[in-house]
Amino acid sequence: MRSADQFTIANKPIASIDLMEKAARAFVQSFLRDEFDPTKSVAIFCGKGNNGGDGLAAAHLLLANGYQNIKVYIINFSNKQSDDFAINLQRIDESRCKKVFINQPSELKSLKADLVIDAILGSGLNKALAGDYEELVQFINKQHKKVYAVDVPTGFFAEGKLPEVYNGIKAYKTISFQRPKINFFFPESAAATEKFEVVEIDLDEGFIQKQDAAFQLIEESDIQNILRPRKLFSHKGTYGHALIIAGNTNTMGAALLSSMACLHAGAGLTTACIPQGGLIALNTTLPEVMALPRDEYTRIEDLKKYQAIAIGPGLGTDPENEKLLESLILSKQPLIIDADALNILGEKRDLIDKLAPNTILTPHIKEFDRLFGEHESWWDRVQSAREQAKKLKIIIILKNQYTFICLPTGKVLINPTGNPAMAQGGMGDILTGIIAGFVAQRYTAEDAAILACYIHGKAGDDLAHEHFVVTASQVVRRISGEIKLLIPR
Ligand SMILES: NC(=O)C1=CN([C@@H]2O[C@H](COP(=O)(O)OP(=O)(O)OC[C@H]3O[C@@H](n4cnc5c(N)ncnc54)[C@H](OP(=O)(O)O)[C@@H]3O)[C@@H](O)[C@H]2O)[C@@H](O)CC1
Ligand SMILES: Nc1ncnc2c1ncn2[C@@H]1O[C@H](COP(=O)(O)OP(=O)(O)O)[C@@H](O)[C@H]1O
Repeated sequence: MRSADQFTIANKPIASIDLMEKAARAFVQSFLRDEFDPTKSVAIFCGKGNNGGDGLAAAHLLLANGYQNIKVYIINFSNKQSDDFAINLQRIDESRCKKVFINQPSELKSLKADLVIDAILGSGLNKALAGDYEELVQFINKQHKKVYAVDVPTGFFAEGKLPEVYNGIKAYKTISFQRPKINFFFPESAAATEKFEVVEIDLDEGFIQKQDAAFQLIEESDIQNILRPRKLFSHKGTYGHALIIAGNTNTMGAALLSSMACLHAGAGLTTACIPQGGLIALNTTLPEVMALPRDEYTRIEDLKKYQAIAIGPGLGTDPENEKLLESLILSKQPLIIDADALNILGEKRDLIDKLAPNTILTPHIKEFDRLFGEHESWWDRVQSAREQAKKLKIIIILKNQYTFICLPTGKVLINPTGNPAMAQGGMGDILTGIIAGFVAQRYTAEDAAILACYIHGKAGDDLAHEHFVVTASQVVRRISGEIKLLIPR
């Protein structure tokens, strides 16, 4: 983003001060959508870099929008200041805005404002907060005001490993410029901001698009570009045969859910490889699904019959399942590996190196750490997932509120859909089934992963508008409808 900023200034006829004005305008527009009440008092804390410059320009714009009670606190802990900060300071001097210089945090005794805008430090943060800055931030946090952060909450690193204990501003909302900062997608960001919004400031999009960004956010248009309609004169054979190896005595539900998800994602045929004891449950609840009874001697002989093979949901880690997984891996067939099959891999790590290219692993945080070792932070975990996906030429879907799809190329795609109403058992089982459904339809492993994560989360988001919690069964029933809405007409 920083290089995009400089490119825009150098190549478009726009001065950096005008870019700052655009940023402040975009910030204020978003702020006003949430808080349009000019009778409210607003305290704006400004550092002396460009983040502070944005804060000063925002003060100006709020005055212009009728806010009478604005007070700017200039944080004067350093002698350095940016040029654009200086220009905006002069503008503030010439306006009727109240301002005060804070030379030490102890000068602040109380804060009466209704709302706070944090423009102390932004993406220029280059070390953890300490000393006066830390004291100031603690003072602001203790006031328990609703804080809007400009671009990045003060003290929050936009990228790189986040410290275990966060000591920066605790914002209600962060209004960030042009692109979300990568660290917003990690659970650690919850300590820094309850939510974030990205606003356009007209940086040179062409340049940004050309950047070889390691992280990319999946957008609805990507899904529309990938999805294909059902073909005229097609039949069940056109859409592939998926095999779901799942379920055990007490976990038949996992097999049913993933098989049902595979059906609803559009596989032509679905076979569930389940224990004998689950046959009645399968035949009564999912008549469309065929059964391949599993016992301790099961070997899947005719692998080529299946375009997609998923293994793991509710499988159990008994020795016979270990043998089954091992035989599948040694067959060099790309698989979709989830849940207990990942736990088996975590115990028999020598198998990891034998995975066929384009295999898809779908671990949640614990399964991931069992496979690849404990990680202190999400930044480290995602870096390891990237390295492993590249080294093993596989796809790792690291699941969380934002799921990271790590590709063999080293690129990481971030899935923006999904929400906490989906935090319930069975949700991962259906993701596996959806992936298998798309792989069966001959989407590439990469495309199947992207489609499945996005559509799974989107179905959950739509349901969450009306429900406090959404169950895996509800999400499954919504999948086909979501595909229909997303598919180009
Ligand atoms: N890029 C874009 O797209 C656009 C960006 N824009 C805006 O610019 C903002 C970035 O501005 P920026 O580069 O001036 O950095 P900023 O965050 O104001 O701080 C700089 C100062 O902080 C200091 N400092 C650092 N860490 C510290 C610490 N722990 N404790 C104490 N001091 C610390 C550091 O001092 P140093 O350590 O280098 O001496 C430096 O002097 C960005 O967030 C956005 O709001 C928009 O206007 C337009 C489009
Ligand atoms: N807070 C959340 N926001 C978005 N998605 C979520 C959230 N909680 C869970 N999910 C999704 O639900 C699934 C949970 O997977 P997993 O933990 O393997 O579930 P299970 O093993 O119970 O089937 C993942 O796809 C995850 O992204």
